[in-house]
Amino acid sequence: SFTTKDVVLKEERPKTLLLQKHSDYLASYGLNKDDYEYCMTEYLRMSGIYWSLTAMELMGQSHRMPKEDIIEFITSCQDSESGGVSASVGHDPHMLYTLSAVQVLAMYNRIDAIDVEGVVRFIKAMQQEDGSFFGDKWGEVDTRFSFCAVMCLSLLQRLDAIDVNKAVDFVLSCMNFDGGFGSKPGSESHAGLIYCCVGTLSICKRMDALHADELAWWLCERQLPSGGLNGRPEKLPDLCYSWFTMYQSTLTIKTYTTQSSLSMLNRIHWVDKKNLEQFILACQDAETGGFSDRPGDITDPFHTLFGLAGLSLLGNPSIKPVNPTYCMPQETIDRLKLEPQILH
Ligand SMILES: COc1ccc(S(=O)(=O)N2Cc3cc(C#N)ccc3N(Cc3cncn3C)C[C@H]2Cc2ccccc2)cc1
Ligand SMILES: [Zn+2]
Repeated sequence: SFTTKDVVLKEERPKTLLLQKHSDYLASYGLNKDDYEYCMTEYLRMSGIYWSLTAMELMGQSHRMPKEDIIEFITSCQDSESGGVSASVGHDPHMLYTLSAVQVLAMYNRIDAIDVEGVVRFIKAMQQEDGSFFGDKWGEVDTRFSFCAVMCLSLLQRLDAIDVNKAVDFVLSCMNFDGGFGSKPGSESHAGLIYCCVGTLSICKRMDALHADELAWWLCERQLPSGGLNGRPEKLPDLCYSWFTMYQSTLTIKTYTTQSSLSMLNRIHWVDKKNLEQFILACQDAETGGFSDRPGDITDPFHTLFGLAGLSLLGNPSIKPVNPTYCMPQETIDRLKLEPQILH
């Protein structure tokens, strides 16, 4: 018989937002340096700082983060020769961590703390003839790195440094018949990569190229009875996919409501916001604080950010507005005068 994999939300699940628990969880994360979790995630330390700081900013708790230590750590991770930034001291520079570093410094309004020309040089050097981007010197191509490149350069007001048209052409060459996107041309559609590709088009102001209806339809089908969203058909729901998928629906829904063409909304059965909100709240851990990928799992900074950002997109008033394209506080994006495009 056909069974849709899903989770069952327990009666005793958290039904309210445990803000203080999350603030305490992130403030103490990474304090005990010999903690197993902390050591195992050294390879993504720079991103962990971005996830934690952004989550704290959204909760209005960023004063609890060690600002000067973080800025000093970032400058010690920039490679003077390539200009790129690594996840931790002594690791290889990579697009993922160069972006995380610039996002953190942008929130702190301390872009001056690094060699901006070096970062621009690193990203420019990663672009290939077909417009795609390597993640680092080992040459892996992935649309995630296209998103890193355009997001990072736009935060530095330096999109002029790359061939934007070729970057867009490569992303569009990864669009599938279902309106979705994969990591390379011909790769299967995946919610996380759709987020990266739609975000790239949003920053490059090329949302006209999207097949919005097929995409909106594919995204709607990601929601399961539990209210959670999955990343691909037949997969279990996962909190971070709520963000990746809802991001597009926010873009789409914004357009429809902006054009006040509510009639268009009737053309698509929309993600049930109430059910989605209860799934996100159920992913909180009332003991440790933080959010996990699914109710009952171990919490981590990555899912904590996307849980809070998702609730912010759903209009939760106790969380600051988040920009869906950059996954950063809207006030930072406003200060930088950035205007990522929404669907038209
Ligand atoms: C489970 O051990 C892991 C596995 C992978 C990674 S990762 O490659 O760095 N990364 C970021 C990530 C960070 C954390 C945290 N803290 C946890 C998970 C997670 N995943 C894995 C995941 C998420 N949902 C379910 N799964 C299994 C996504 C992945 C890829 C990604 C990177 C940046 C932006 C979006 C997506 C880190 C830890
Ligand atoms: Zn996840």
